[in-house]
Amino acid sequence: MQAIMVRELRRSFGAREVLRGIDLDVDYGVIATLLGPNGAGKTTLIRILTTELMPHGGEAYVAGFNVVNQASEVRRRIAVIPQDARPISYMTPHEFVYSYLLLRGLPRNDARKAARDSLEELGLWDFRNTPIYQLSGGMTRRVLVAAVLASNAEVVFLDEPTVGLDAASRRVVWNSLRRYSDSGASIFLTTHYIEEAEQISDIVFLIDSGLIVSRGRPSELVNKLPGKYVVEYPASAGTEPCIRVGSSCFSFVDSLDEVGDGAIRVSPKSLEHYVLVTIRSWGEGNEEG
Ligand SMILES: Nc1ncnc2c1ncn2[C@@H]1O[C@H](COP(=O)(O)OP(=O)(O)OP(=O)(O)O)[C@@H](O)[C@H]1O
Repeated sequence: MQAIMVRELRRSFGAREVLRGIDLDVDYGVIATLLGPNGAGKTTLIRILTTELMPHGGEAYVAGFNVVNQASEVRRRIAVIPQDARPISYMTPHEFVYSYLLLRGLPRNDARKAARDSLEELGLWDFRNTPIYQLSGGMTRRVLVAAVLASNAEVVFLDEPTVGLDAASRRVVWNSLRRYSDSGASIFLTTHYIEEAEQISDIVFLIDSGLIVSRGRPSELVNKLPGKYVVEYPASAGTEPCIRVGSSCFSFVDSLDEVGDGAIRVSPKSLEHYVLVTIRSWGEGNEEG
């Protein structure tokens, strides 16, 4: 059985079809990342998978249960951080995580231990008794991560879990996500940080205008690009062959001897280049694709 199985999933808002037939599978024990430009349909997909929104077509199963007609079974097995979620600000991190676990049905002693372990892991133990409204934005976000990762949910959904976190905090969260998935659970997250997706994902799904346009391990996707290096020129340079991405164009070369005059940047090829070449509208800074 898979942690997540989605077939031909569709959803519209008014006349606009936002999900146009999504297919994806996520195994247990992995971190899966949904990457895509603003408005691609990421949050809509997460809202359907977490039983918050009804699909208009197709099927989705989470932890083996149908998200429409077995929604309560799904809810029992998942933990979610929705986009823009905030913990209750007058509580302390300890009160928030502990009460979240009690609400999920953990016995008191288990909840106390899990809350402590998770707050320690996310670097929040020293602040456990500080009201959340006195914490920084990044620490507040980590309180939410501490709560869901203290749960024993089989599938965890995180809509942009690391927004606003500094580089060190982001790494703390990455390590916690990895530990959680290593225990056999699955993590399904969205992010705008392509470098983050490359670092932490076992599998990446690229979504554009409501369709999955590419999927694979980050290294597999990067290896679909030719050459070893990416040379970036101004779009006006007219260098051939060159793939236009926004105001730049990218040339893929095997050797630095091939770098022509006017190059603005040379770097090893990466997931970012794959994504920009695959979803050109991202490079245009185009919100709605
Ligand atoms: N409740 C709603 N009513 C009407 N339109 C909606 C609603 N929710 C989402 N949409 C539209 O559906 C499209 C996809 O939105 P969604 O939030 O899923 O995108 P996203 O990929 O998560 O974007 P972002 O990266 O900006 O968070 C957008 O055009 C959005 O305006």
